[in-house]
Amino acid sequence: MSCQKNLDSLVKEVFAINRQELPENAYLVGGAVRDALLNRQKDYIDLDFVVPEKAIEIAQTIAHQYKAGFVVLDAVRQIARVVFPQGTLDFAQQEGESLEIDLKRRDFTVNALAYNLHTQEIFDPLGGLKDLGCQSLRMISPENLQDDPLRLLRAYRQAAQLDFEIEPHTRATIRSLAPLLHRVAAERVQSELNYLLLNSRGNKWLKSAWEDGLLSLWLRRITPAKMERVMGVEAAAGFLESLLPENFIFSPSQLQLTKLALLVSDILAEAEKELIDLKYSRGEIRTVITVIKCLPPLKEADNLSLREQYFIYLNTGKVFPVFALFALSMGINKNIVASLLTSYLDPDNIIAHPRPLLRGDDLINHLHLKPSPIIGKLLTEVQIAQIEGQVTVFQEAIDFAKKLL
Ligand SMILES: Nc1ccn([C@@H]2O[C@H](COP(=O)(O)OP(=O)(O)OP(=O)(O)O)[C@@H](O)[C@H]2O)c(=O)n1
Ligand SMILES: [Mg+2]
Repeated sequence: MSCQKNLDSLVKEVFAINRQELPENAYLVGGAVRDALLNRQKDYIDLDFVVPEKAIEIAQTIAHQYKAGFVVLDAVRQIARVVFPQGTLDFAQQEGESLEIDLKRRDFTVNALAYNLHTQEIFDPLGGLKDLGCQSLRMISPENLQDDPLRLLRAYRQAAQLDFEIEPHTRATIRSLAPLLHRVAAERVQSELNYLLLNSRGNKWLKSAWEDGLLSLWLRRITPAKMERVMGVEAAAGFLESLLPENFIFSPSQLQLTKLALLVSDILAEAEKELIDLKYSRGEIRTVITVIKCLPPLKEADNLSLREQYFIYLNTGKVFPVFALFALSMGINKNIVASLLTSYLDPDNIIAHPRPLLRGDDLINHLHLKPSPIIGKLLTEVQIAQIEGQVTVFQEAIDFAKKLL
């Protein structure tokens, strides 16, 4: 069976570990077994082993023997990690009296399969193989979902990742337990949510997770219209990419931040709070808030003056591509957005990438000014005059500033 071959080769070829080094009662469990059966391949591999005892010792011995890294993840529950460049091996002491009890405490049946490398047998006490065949995520029990409510959201992430369906009774249970997700540490929620935002495959499941009440605990102001805009982000990105001369492609994180900007509250202070509560980084929060703040001038104008364009580039800075995608998703005229983005991507474009004729010190020295906020205002006006073609050399810029004074 190809699954056995896949699993044996992960251990033998990917990690170059001789299976004799593993105790006879060690079982490979979780995602690796599921993925091997599905013939799914990953760049970075995490193998989870369950052993009846001495998990930390076993991990330490293997780490020592293969000169790999070693970390104790949980001394009480006896979980340790061996770190190789190509992936990690986790060894955990089985939870409960037997492997079967351990598997019964997990989230979904397809994640509760175990494989023994010595006997090359798959242990399937919960019907995981059948569900795998039907591409179905079935909970092991409602209690297990309650025990770790992150599992409620994991269902949608894994459905997206595996292209599975969530079995109807499981889905109904998740809906009824949805409020429990609030108990889960925000970092864990964010990491599941990010998968749904980063991949176009996540869209459908992001929407389902919202419909089933899992997102409104964190992003309280999502509306059907907002969700529809999110569903259109990849198409909007594709449209802009097709117009641009260079090989410009939006990165997954630019798509993710655009989607977040589309989903958060319209009230800025609330939007910021939602992102802080979800533990997004300062940089991510700044990007989202900036693009939302910069939208109003685009909404009002059919044609942007050079001055307005200058301020858009100034205020958005490096996050301009996210702003462009956000603006297009918010229904701003596609010609305006495309033309702004084209200019942004041209390093010689003087509006998007101005080359100042003057610095503050020039104004101070030539016009005998004292440092004050007026300097900044003068520099801005001189810059705009340069963009409009009113001044082109240093002396003209000085004279222009002098007139303004
Ligand atoms: N909240 C969780 C997290 C994990 N697990 C169990 O621990 C295994 C390993 O967890 P993890 O590596 O997080 O997920 P995988 O299923 O392996 O999926 P992937 O690594 O591809 O994300 C899962 O298969 C599942 O059996 C669980 O029951 N509940
Ligand atoms: Mg895993």
